[in-house]
Parts: sequence; C-alpha cells; structure tokens
Amino acid sequence: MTDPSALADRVRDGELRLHELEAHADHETAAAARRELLEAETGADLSTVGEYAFDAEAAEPNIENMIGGAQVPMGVVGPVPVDGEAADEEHYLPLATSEGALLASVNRGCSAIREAGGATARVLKNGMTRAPVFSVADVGEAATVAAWTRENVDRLAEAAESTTSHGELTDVTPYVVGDSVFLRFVYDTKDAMGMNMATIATQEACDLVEDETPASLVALSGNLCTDKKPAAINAVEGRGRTVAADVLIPHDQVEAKLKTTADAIAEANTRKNLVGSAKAGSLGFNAHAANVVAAAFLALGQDIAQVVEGSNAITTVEAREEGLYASVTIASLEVGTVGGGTKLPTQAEALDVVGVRGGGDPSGSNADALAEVIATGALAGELSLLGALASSHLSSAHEELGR
Ligand SMILES: CC(C)(COP(=O)([O-])OP(=O)([O-])OC[C@H]1O[C@@H](n2cnc3c(N)ncnc32)[C@H](O)[C@@H]1OP(=O)([O-])[O-])[C@@H](O)C(=O)NCCC(=O)NCCSC(=O)C[C@@](C)(O)CC(=O)[O-]
Ligand SMILES: NC(=O)C1=CN([C@@H]2O[C@H](COP(=O)(O)OP(=O)(O)OC[C@H]3O[C@@H](n4cnc5c(N)ncnc54)[C@H](OP(=O)(O)O)[C@@H]3O)[C@@H](O)[C@H]2O)C=CC1
Repeated sequence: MTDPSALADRVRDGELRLHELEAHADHETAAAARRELLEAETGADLSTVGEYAFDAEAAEPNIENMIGGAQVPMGVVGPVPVDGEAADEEHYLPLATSEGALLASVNRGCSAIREAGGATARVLKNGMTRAPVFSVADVGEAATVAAWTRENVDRLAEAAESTTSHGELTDVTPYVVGDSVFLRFVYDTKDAMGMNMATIATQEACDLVEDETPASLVALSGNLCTDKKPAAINAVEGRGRTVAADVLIPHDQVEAKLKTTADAIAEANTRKNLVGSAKAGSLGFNAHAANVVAAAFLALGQDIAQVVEGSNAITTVEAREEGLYASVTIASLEVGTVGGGTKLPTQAEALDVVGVRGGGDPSGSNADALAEVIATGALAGELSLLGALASSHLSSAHEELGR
C-alpha cells in the first residue's frame, strides 16, 4: 500500500506531480504526502493543518492540491426573531471569525432586536448574473446583436435552461461599448448561490448567440456580471439576493442595551455611514456589514470572495418618537443552501443551526430565509457598532475583548 513518504519520494524524483497524488493513493494519504513535502521544503510544522475532521475524498469538489484544513473559531449569536417572507421564527446565526469583540457586538445587537420584538426582513429581488463579452465588427453590428438579443429572450432561455433542472433565466440585458457587446444574463437559481449553474447555462446560450448573430464570444465572463469585484452595477441592480431588514427599538431599550440615545446613533449614522461614505466614494454606506457577511459565509459554506458584493449595504437610522428606527439593505448578497461549500460537514451543521440546510420547499425558500437571517445579523452588527461609536466604547471594547 502506498504510504505518504513513498508518495512524497515519487514527487521528489519527478515521477509524479504534486496535483496527481489522488490517482495513486487515497485522498487522506495524498494530503499527508503533500504536508510531508511542504514540511521538508519549508520547515513549517503542519501537524495542526493535518488535523481536519472532514472526509478528504468528499471535499474533492471543493479543493485541489489539498493539504488539510484551515480552522477558524466559530461562535453563535442570537436567538433573534426574524419576521421574514421565508424566515419566520427565532434564529441562531453561527459566525466564524478571528476578530475578537465581533460576536459580542452582533450578539448585543441581536439582544436589542429580540427585546424590541424582532426584525422584519424581506428578499426584494433575486437574480444571479453572468455577463459574457462578445466582439463584433463595429457599432452597427453591435446594435444588431443587441436587438436580436432583445427579440430572442425566449430562445436564449430555452437554451440556457436545457442545462439545469432548477435554474430559470429571468432577464438578458445587452450593453454595448464600441465593438464589444455584453449580455447580462440574470437567473433565478433557487436554493443554489448559482455561479456554476449560471455559468454553464450561459455557455449554452452563448452558442446560440454565435450561431445566429455575427457576434464572437471573447470571454464567458466579461466583468459586467460583476463577480467578486467592487462594482456599482451590483449596488444598483442587485446580484444574488437584494435583502433588507429593519427594526424599531423603544428609547429605554436603546439606552439600556446600546448605552446611548437614538439621537446619538442617528447622528453617528448620518455623519459616518452616509456623509463619510459619500466623501470616501464608497459603495458601502454602512459600518461593517461585511463583518457579519464574511463570518456567516465562512461558517455556512458560502463563497467567501463574494463578501465584496455583500458589503454593498446601506444603513439608515432615524430617531422617531416611538424609538430608534434602523434598517440595513444589502443590494447583492449571494447565498445558497445547496451546492458549493454547503455540503462540507461543519458548514452543513451550521446551516442546520439556522434551519436552512439543503433545498427548500418551495425551491429557493431556504436561500431566501438565509438571506433574511444574515441581513438581520448585519442589522444587529450595525446597531451595536453605531452604539459603541456614539458612546465612545469602540476602542475600550477591542482592548478588552479583541486582543
Ligand atoms: C463589546 C460590547 C458588545 C460591550 O457592550 P456592553 O453594552 O458594555 O455589554 P453588556 O455587558 O452590557 O451586554 C450587552 C449585550 O451585549 C452582548 N454581549 C456582551 N458581551 C458579550 C460577550 N462577551 N459575548 C457574547 N455577547 C456579549 C449580550 O447580548 C449582552 O446582552 P444580554 O444578551 O446579556 O442581555 C460593545 O462595546 C460593542 O459592541 N462594541 C463594538 C465592537 C464592534 O462592533 N466591533 C466590530 C468590529 S469593528 C470593525 O471591524 C470595523 C470598523 C470599526 O473598522 C468599521 C468602521 O470603520 O466603522
Ligand atoms: N463557475 C464559475 O464561474 C464560478 C463558480 N463559483 C463556485 O460555484 C459554486 C456555487 O455554484 P452553484 O451553481 O451554486 O453550485 P453547484 O455547482 O454546486 O450546483 C448546485 C446544483 O444543485 C442542484 N440543486 C439541487 N437542489 C437545488 C435547489 N433546491 N435549488 C437550486 N439548485 C439545486 C442544481 O442542479 P441542476 O442545475 O441540475 O438543477 C444546481 O445546479 C461555489 O463552489 C463557488 O465557489 C464561484 C464563482 C464563479
């Protein structure tokens, strides 16, 4: 039987490449061989990296050249009542992070929301996008391709949907820049985040565009999608789920839980999240929505690079007669409860904690519920951090809990 050392020797001898080991040994042995090689070459001790709890073979769709697992501490906030379209009960939200004070803060916000009776949350728009770029001869031809696209959405949908039993093409918008034509395809990907699904479906639709028009495909992703880059189109048009959450907290509870007043929080929000963000040219008019999105994504098997889009959030706060009104609207939250990293064991367990693992009934309702719970978590984080800033507690909190 092949052991890690024998396998590592064959790589050293040039007989095998580092990424070919699974063809010659089981997945655990292959990972152990890579660790052995790395330890010898770099002097690093990888004993903790090698202590992972998932089945290496089952993780094959998620990783190549595997050496082990990256472990990040996971905690939980809540329970927080979420009155949503899909989420309609109290939820705990698991969060994975290395930032001390973050969970305490989000938990404080959840506690304030809970005592106020809960948050209202809604998914307002749902559409995963893929925007291929085509080349044409000139703007005349570009206009022809754009017009053909508008007239043939049904045929494009038929082609795209032939590749998936769940996905539905809901829109195609052409954009022209000189001799480049971008077609922004929008899909309802149900409970999947949908980037693989949309990419595969769009390839099929592109074949039709090339057959029927003078356009020639240059790149299946032309960056007008826009995936994993800051982009105004996502902040304006949305991508994945556009989701909002809000709450009204009575004044006495604001003072008891957030240690400041509604007026002070509203002023901090206006001057920091609105004026400061505008002056900075930011796409995110919020304090730290990305903190909750990133920690939730890590815990729940989402694609962590899409935190870029998850930071496209606007926080509004108003001191009303009845109390503090606060809302968070995340324009482009890309989440799924099937596919991607959601099957990995710690991530699947964490999805069970939220109560949204796997496909929903109806299809898409689990991903909607997850979006509503994450938006509520982001609202909790905004409330607590704004409260800490308004009461000058930010630096003392991080001195105490974060180092
Ligand atoms: C640290 C606190 C919460 C203390 O706040 P506090 O009001 O002194 O805490 P408390 O002991 O009175 O407890 C109030 C509630 O907080 C929660 N809580 C309290 N302690 C814990 C704990 N250990 N573990 C779990 N939960 C905790 C808990 O929910 C509790 O209520 P209860 O449930 O007991 O009724 C507060 O000072 C705070 O929220 N500070 C802000 C910290 C923060 O938000 N950091 C975020 C990261 S900052 C960053 O990354 C982004 C930044 C800042 O650069 C972005 C920007 O530019 O704005
Ligand atoms: N390809 C790319 O360009 C990119 C890929 N990614 C990666 O893509 C992955 C996510 O893609 P994604 O398409 O979500 O996942 P998967 O590729 O894992 O596919 C999920 C599949 O699950 C099936 N499915 C079963 N039940 C449901 C349900 N209730 N709702 C929806 N689908 C269901 C669908 O099959 P069927 O379609 O047959 O119905 C769907 O295509 C992540 O790993 C991410 O990192 C990220 C960015 C870009």
